[in-house]
Amino acid sequence: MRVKFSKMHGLGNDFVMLDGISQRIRLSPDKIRRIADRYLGIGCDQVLLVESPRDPDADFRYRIFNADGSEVENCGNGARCFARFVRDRRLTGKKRLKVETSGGLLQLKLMDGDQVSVDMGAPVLEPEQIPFNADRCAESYLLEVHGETFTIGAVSMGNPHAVLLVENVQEAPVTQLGPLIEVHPRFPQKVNVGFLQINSRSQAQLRVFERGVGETRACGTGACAAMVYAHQRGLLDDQVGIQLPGGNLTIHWSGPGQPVTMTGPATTVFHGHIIL
Ligand SMILES: N[C@H](CCC[C@H](N)C(=O)O)C(=O)O
Repeated sequence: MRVKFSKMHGLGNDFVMLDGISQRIRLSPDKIRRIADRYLGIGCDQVLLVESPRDPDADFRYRIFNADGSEVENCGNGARCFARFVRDRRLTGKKRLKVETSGGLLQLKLMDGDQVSVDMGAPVLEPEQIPFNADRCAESYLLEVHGETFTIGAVSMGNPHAVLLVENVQEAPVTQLGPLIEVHPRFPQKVNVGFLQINSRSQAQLRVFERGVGETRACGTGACAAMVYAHQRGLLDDQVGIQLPGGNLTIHWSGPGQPVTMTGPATTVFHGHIIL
């Protein structure tokens, strides 16, 4: 099967975008892994498949697959690239879009230049909905990892995130600790792991070891989850700049029950065909 694709990224978190509306596309975990393979395929962190919506309120549905072939609930950087992709492929003329994901309905706004703003919905803090095994809902939790105890936040943005505060994000044990927490038994669906260095009440730096991928250059849902955790602890204001290795996201959240808004770029790199 010969399939058209677009290669895109959000701050270096890179994607293969597939239009499953104009093309008949059948994916499997093996096909996803091959597309994502940086030697045997195109290479990407996630594969994003655009489909017609099931929800009558939505303009589109988009499905998110990590490089390991797993299908997941949400992808912040991917949502911005999705909006740019459907607009550039003339699948819509709208600047405001509602898109259905398995993690819920997102509202997107295409802005001037390469910027896209996404209403990511309200964060979920109830442990069993994250899911995270804990006796009760708390601002932070103690997590034992191979005999060492860490303080973490646990937040879902449709997908699960653990967040650790660090003094120096450049020196954080992302590659050592990230994979251990990713598969920690208290996270029954595994977890994305964020390392957050707070520089002021309106600026922080973040690195993320992503579930199903490894460390990425940026993670949109990770930036939202990290901001929510630090905001809950009274460490960040309602509007912050989160600096990731690939660039900066602006996150806004005014408190429990309110939606998190994320604004950042979406970049198209090239178009092509792949034989699946
Ligand atoms: N690895 C994530 C999905 C992609 C999230 C990230 N790329 C983003 O921009 O939010 C997970 O397994 O939940």
